Amino acid sequence: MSEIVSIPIVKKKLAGYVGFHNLPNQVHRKSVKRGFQFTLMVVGESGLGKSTLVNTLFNSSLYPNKENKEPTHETPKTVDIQTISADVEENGVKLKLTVIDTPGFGDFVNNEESWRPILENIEARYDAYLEQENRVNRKRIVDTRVHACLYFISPTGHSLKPLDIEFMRQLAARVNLIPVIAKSDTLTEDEIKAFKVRILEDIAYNKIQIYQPPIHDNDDPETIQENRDIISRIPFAIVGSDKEVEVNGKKVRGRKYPWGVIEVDNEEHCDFIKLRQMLIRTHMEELKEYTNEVLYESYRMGKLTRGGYDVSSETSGMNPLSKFEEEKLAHEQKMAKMEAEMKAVFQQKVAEKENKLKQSEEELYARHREMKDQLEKQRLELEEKKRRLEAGRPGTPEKAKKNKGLFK
Ligand SMILES: Nc1nc2c(ncn2[C@@H]2O[C@H](COP(=O)(O)OP(=O)(O)OP(=O)(O)O)[C@@H](O)[C@H]2O)c(=O)[nH]1
Repeated sequence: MSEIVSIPIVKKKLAGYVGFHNLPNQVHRKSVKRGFQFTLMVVGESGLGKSTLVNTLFNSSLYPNKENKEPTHETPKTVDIQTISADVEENGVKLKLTVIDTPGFGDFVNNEESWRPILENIEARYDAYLEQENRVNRKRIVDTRVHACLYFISPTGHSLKPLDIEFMRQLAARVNLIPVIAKSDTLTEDEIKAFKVRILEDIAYNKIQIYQPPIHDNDDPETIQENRDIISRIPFAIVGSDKEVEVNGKKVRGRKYPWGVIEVDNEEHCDFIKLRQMLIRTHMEELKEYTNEVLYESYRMGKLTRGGYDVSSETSGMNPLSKFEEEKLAHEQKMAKMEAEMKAVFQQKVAEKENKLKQSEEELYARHREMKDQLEKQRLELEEKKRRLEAGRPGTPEKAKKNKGLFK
């Protein structure tokens, strides 16, 4: 057996170039080559500008242009979850973007459980990941987990609706929740300020965990300031538009009103830039990491300690070992029951066969007796015949002798 030798760690200064300082870059280059991947979910009532914002964020028509579509609330829509995937590229960096759209909720007469299909969709993606992790071959795990969820708040200017609170409460433990005030161009600057305060109060009061860039003391001051700026804008008041309008002879993305133009890419006009900065430029990897290390991990742990069962099921809280013992016992009982049933059927069949054999035997005996009787009858008849012949013809004694031997 080989002995374990402890080798002291020596700290050395390198005399010349070795090259491993490039390791972070290597990882980076590998990722650049492989491309990045991000899954974004948009949740909110129908017509709040979800598709328009996704188009605006990624500066491409991921959705067919819906700009001319006016929101209608006449026909109630079902929660129909759509997934759109696109490969986008910027300066040679590839991003596989998946957007999950959840149109139409809030349109029902009874909206009580309309968050459920959305939560189930998020959890099904965790389940798919968990299933791949448990496979023997885990080389190519496809990550379809939701990394961020933009929650669109209707620009009422009042406070969160009970349905918003319920939705956010349900989703917050499973996904990085990013609240946004939709169509903020329909509110004045003061209205937005007051609305933001009330929304944050509602979120705090209902203990809803929303995503915020973390502030680490050891980050450089610039990053800390950037993150503070982003946090101060939450919930982001956004304006979406994939149309260009003219401002002072220059084409900009925005929305035109008789009193002026609201520019999408102008920090003075809305928080779109800050949202995009957080989501794409600075915190995409952080959002993915948090999804993997905190949200998914907590889902996974919960699932394993519950033995893969639903929280609401009777077996919840049971540890996997006792669950296994219980299943083993149930299986053994089932086998014993099957064995007893088979034994009973076998015995019944044997009894039937025995009965049949007994019957056949009796029949054979009866036939045997009948044949014996018949033969006896024939013998008696022949004896009688012989006696009569002998009595009627007193012939030669030799002949009589012969005949006597024949019918003995
Ligand atoms: N005023 C204003 N209108 C917007 C904004 N964003 C989108 N719209 C308009 O709102 C309407 C609905 O936008 P969509 O992007 O289709 O909304 P949606 O939430 O995806 O709608 P569903 O797919 O039905 O759920 C369109 O007419 C858009 O032009 C915005 O920021 N401000």
